[in-house]
Amino acid sequence: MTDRLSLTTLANLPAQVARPAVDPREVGIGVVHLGIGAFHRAHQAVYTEDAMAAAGDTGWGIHAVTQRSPRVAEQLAPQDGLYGVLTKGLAAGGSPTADLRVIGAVRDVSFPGEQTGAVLARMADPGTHVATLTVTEKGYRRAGDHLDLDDAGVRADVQALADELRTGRESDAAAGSPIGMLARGLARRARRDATPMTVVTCDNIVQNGTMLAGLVSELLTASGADDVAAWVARHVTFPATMVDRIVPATTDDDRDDARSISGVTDAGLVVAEPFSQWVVEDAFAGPRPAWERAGATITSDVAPFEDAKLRILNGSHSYLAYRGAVLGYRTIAEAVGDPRLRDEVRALVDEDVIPTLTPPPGVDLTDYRDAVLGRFENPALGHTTIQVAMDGSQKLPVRLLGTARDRLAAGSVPHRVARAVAAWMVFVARTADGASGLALDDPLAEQLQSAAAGGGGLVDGLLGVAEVFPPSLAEDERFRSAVGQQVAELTHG
Ligand SMILES: NC(=O)c1ccc[n+]([C@@H]2O[C@H](COP(=O)([O-])OP(=O)(O)OC[C@H]3O[C@@H](n4cnc5c(N)ncnc54)[C@H](O)[C@@H]3O)[C@@H](O)[C@H]2O)c1
Ligand SMILES: O=P(O)(O)OC[C@@H](O)[C@@H](O)[C@H](O)[C@H](O)CO
Repeated sequence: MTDRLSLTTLANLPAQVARPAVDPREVGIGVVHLGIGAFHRAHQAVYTEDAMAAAGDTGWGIHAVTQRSPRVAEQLAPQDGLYGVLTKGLAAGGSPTADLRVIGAVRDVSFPGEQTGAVLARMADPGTHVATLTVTEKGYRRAGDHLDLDDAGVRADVQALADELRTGRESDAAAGSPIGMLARGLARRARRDATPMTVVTCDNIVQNGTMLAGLVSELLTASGADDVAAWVARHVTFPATMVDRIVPATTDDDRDDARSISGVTDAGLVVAEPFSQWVVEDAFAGPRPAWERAGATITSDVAPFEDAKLRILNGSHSYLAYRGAVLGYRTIAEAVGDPRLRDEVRALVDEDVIPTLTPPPGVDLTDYRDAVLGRFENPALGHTTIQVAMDGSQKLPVRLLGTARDRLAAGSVPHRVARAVAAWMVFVARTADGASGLALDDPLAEQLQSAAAGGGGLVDGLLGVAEVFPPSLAEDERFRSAVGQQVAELTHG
């Protein structure tokens, strides 16, 4: 039995393990993060730690919040919040590299089920200036472009806030949703010091800042907290962001690899590729970590970066995931290694995606495409097709359907996007077939499977799911027939 990573064992780690860039004991908390999954630990937490080190300002430690389970809190508590980031890459000759670094920026972790009060207090604390989020696409609990006020968790948060207003007493009832936690924290902040705050969503969603501001406002209005909504509109900003680093779910093999380097057990380990990028809109309500000192780009216009990333990288990722999973490829690296799939992805990007994009400053989009495909080839990451395929109902609109809409508006039939949508449909159909071994992990799984198996056929059935396909797209004959043709090719071709 090896020792566990902690502040005590940190000093004894071998020299090749990089220590936290700042002394965790000296770090104060300035950030609340909702949704401490793998990505936050390998991305924003790393930028934040590096920013503290570069600026000599240790006030930006993170109070992180798990969402659906206490697992990450339980993993990090015995480790004093420390965890490793194992960066897996390839050396020039193609041999695998693995660099281990310990991060100390996460100073507290709470599970809302039991510690909502502590999180709300942190959000109201005038020493907290920034909240960040990575709660996945489905975590925003949207119905179309709006907050799903029928969602049970959202309803519980609306009720808790309405009760506070009615009784004048603060409620620490367990938060039912990330938006509810955020809105209730902002309401408490508005009532106390009313210090401005910046809320940065780091999920892969189009115009993510504007989207989040809208959802928070809707929750406040539904609770009757119009005064808080007005305060938020004046004193809280929601910058748009583009986030990029491939961070697969950690496996036991990864934990073994890290243990063989460090000699200690790390239950909170995350694995990532060497590449990392963060573009944040320059729209801060108050103080913030000097993220640009850690390599982030702070800019007035995130949209070109965001569109290019979501449509080229994430669109291609989803394509490889659906096609690859159905063809029996376990990982994205295996799928992109199939010359046929690689050509199909290049055609998707060249023929349909790039014509819809404005290149970000200094970026050549075909170079970007090649760099992305090169990153997908990294065999050491083990990013599974089934993980990327998860939640297609939430991802398609972000990654593929915007491209389809823009191509149709320009008078072109997006055959390549139609093929990607068809690949998803065939994947959904295959998951209903017990023999395929594929499972559908999607918040709309039941609805999708019954639509796919309905009398109208796979294409009409799934195009009829309005939560995924807006009527303007679903009823476009050019798109319908292109998707139908591609489903036929993928099924019988
Ligand atoms: N992993 C990556 O490569 C990567 C890269 C860029 C962006 N992102 C963004 O980060 C998100 C999270 O990725 P991750 O790798 O950390 O995933 P993860 O599964 O490790 O963590 C997801 C987090 O979201 C929470 N969550 C999931 N479903 C929820 C729901 N319905 N309601 C509330 N909370 C919910 C989980 O509890 C967890 O805290 C992605 O969905 C994406 O938007 C990830
Ligand atoms: O994390 P998800 O499930 O939203 O999407 C899976 C991947 O496409 C995604 O995480 C990419 O790895 C990431 O967006 C790269 O920056």
